[in-house]
Amino acid sequence: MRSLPYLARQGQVVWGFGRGSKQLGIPTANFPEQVVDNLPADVSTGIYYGWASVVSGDVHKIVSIVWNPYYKNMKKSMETHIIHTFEENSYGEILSVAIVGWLRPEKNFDSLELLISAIQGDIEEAKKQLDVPEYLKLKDNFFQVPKSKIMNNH
Ligand SMILES: Cc1cc2nc3c(=O)[nH]c(=O)nc-3n(C[C@H](O)[C@H](O)[C@H](O)COP(=O)(O)O)c2cc1C
Ligand SMILES: Nc1ncnc2c1ncn2[C@@H]1O[C@H](COP(=O)(O)OP(=O)(O)O)[C@@H](O)[C@H]1O
Ligand SMILES: [Mg+2]
Repeated sequence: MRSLPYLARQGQVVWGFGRGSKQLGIPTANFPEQVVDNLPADVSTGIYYGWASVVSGDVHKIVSIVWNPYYKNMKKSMETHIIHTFEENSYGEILSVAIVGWLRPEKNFDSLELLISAIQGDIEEAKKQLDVPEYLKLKDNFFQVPKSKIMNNH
């Protein structure tokens, strides 16, 4: 995917079906339609990993799913699980997500247990992939180092 890494900025966290935390024990911050509509065309459905920051808070590793949640619905949606434990919900807050790499296509699972273990596998894989120097540098480029400093380093 030529457009990766892609930084999806200014996504205000919206309410989804409320299943992420209740049924799976894995909450996902759901993005509003405008953010999903602005995704580059070559970001197809599937599971991705990357970095995210809520407002100007700390930067965390993430796994994201881009998918078509309804049968025959061509519209994409995007949800992000932040690999961090938060004290409070972030509904209404601005979440910036840098999508860095692709993990797998989305699949149908025969049970909730199989889905949960697949997502846990995604989380472990994302943690590992993001530890390479190239991706650690992206984290700084997107979220932490002032633009002027990045320019001076080049
Ligand atoms: C990293 C990740 C991968 C996922 N992969 C799949 C998948 O392959 N198939 C699937 O049916 N659901 C998958 N899910 C679960 C759902 O897309 C979604 O998170 C869940 O239904 C919660 O939705 P909600 O935010 O509307 O409550 C995945 C979720 C995450 C966080
Ligand atoms: N680690 C986390 N990653 C993503 N969202 C989190 C996390 N911890 C708490 N949350 C909160 O949980 C909400 C999502 O929970 P979820 O059960 O998926 O509900 P919904 O279906 O409304 O998206 C997010 O909007 C956010 O406010
Ligand atoms: Mg959610």
